Amino acid sequence: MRLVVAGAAGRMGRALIRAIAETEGAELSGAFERAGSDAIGKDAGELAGVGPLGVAVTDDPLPLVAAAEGVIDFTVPDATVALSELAAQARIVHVIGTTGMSETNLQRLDAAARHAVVIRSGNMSLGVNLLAGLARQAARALGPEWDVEIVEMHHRMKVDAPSGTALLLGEAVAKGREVALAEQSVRVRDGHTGARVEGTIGFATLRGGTVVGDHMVILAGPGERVELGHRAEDRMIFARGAVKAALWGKGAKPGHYGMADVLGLDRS
Ligand SMILES: NC(=O)C1=CN([C@@H]2O[C@H](COP(=O)(O)OP(=O)(O)OC[C@H]3O[C@@H](n4cnc5c(N)ncnc54)[C@H](OP(=O)(O)O)[C@@H]3O)[C@@H](O)[C@H]2O)C=CC1
Ligand SMILES: O=C(O)C1=N[C@H](C(=O)O)C[C@H](O)C1
Repeated sequence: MRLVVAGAAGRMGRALIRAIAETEGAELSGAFERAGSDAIGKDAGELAGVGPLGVAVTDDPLPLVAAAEGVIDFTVPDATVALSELAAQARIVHVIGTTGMSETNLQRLDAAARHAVVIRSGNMSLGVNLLAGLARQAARALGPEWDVEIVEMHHRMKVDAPSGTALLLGEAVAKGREVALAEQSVRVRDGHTGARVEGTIGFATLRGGTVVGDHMVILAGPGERVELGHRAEDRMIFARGAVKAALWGKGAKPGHYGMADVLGLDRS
């Protein structure tokens, strides 16, 4: 499968180039970056530390997308939305790891998914997608009298909060309780907040150092706590998940999919 990497010089862009290089059936056909990036003109393989691949980084996605079967995109929301329109025109697979999307951004991705195979997830690792299923089951079994708090920690360079994974886990808890996350989430606490409101789903964000990504779902009941967690140790878990998603998407009909579809996990 001919794949293009968006944001090729980023932390995830480089991991994606490595993951494509090691995956049978996947081939790097193009790589691009933001206009003005120092990476323009460099060999994508050298940038990623796998040796020359004969693919120079450019700043124009259009010809790359036109000649590819899929594009893998871990960039920023505005770039992802613009790229989704190109992927829709070319009717190819668009794997999206970018987090921090607004409701308007998501509506534009839904529009693109009428023509492209869009596979989007706040976390492409097997472990987190398994954890989401466990969190959903625990929330369903324990009920709203058990308070749910979702705690995440990431490296100091992360720009969005709560993380895409924390929101994915919040959605899983909300699904288990059959409520809408938007109506129950408490994303910030400061000052005299009053007592906790039953049924709310709280989020806490920590940032520092080089932490790849830690997530904990805490269910706190009377006199006991259940803690379900995941620690990412290497970005390659996300990159390998994204390449797997692209290969899965090659045979799929246009639509907006998630990693549960790719991994064949129970969504009930
Ligand atoms: N779903 C998942 O499993 C995971 C998701 N993520 C998400 O992926 C995203 C990227 O993370 P990370 O790699 O750490 O971030 P980085 O900042 O390291 O990488 C993003 C890259 O995208 C580039 N970029 C910005 N605008 C454009 C554009 N218009 N066209 C092409 N490239 C562009 C940036 O260039 P420049 O720096 O020059 O602006 C940068 O090189 C984040 O939203 C993060 O939360 C991360 C890990 C896993
Ligand atoms: O920005 C990151 O680094 C990560 N972002 C994703 C998120 O927002 O959850 C996934 C992972 O935790 C790393």
